[in-house]
Amino acid sequence: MTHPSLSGYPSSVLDEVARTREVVARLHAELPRWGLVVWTAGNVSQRVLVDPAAGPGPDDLLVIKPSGVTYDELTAEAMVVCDLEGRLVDGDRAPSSDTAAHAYVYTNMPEVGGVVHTHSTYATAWAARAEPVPCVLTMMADEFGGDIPIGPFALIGDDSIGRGIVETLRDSRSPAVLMRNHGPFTIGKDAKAAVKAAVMVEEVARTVHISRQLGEPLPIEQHHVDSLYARYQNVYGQGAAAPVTKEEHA
Ligand SMILES: O=C(CO)[C@@H](O)[C@@H](O)COP(=O)(O)O
Repeated sequence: MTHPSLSGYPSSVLDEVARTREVVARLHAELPRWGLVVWTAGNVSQRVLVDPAAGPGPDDLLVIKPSGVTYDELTAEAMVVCDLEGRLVDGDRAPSSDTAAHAYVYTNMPEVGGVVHTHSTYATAWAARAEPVPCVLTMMADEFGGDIPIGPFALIGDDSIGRGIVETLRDSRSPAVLMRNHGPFTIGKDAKAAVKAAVMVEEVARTVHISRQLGEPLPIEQHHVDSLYARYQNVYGQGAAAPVTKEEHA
């Protein structure tokens, strides 16, 4: 069997791989920055479209970190490229031990462009108890559209974790799943969106845990969850119409 390599890809794909290496290396630095990992735990990947005109497909590539390498060594050059079978295509070190999981998500959820895994403390504590984080905060309705779900227990080394992520998130609004006894995996349209979801899942897991120390948090009615989610996903931030200026009032 020939070993896959980047030779033979058009220069446009090679350029996109180089750009994606820069992006994924920079986003790995966000995991220790936000206190989401210790030592070499965690990983970030992003899909590379091989045929942008055709959209996501099984021939796409992914860029991810090499396994077991400390965050201070994760430069763009250190990032490795794999195909969606999880095979190394370019790079001088073995890919992340979660590559098969990331690849399975990209294969089965074409809308996903980025995947992140962390062991962030509070989200992982909820995963250890296999209890979904209840949607008791408006920011949870905004970001997750409801509770943060629990995925099945799955051993690393094949696509079991990936299957658990897909079966849990495929019909969920949540971009995060707490894999039982393991920790959070998040998805997004790109790696930056998946990193944001990883930051937010840890924040709300901590807040809800603290709230529970004080008593039972109050639920949010589903129709409010739905309207909050719709607003945040479609209007929040600079996506809203430009503010009316004084001159326009005149
Ligand atoms: O949780 C796991 C595997 O699922 C960790 O080993 C993972 O966070 C880090 O592994 P890699 O260094 O990416 O191979």
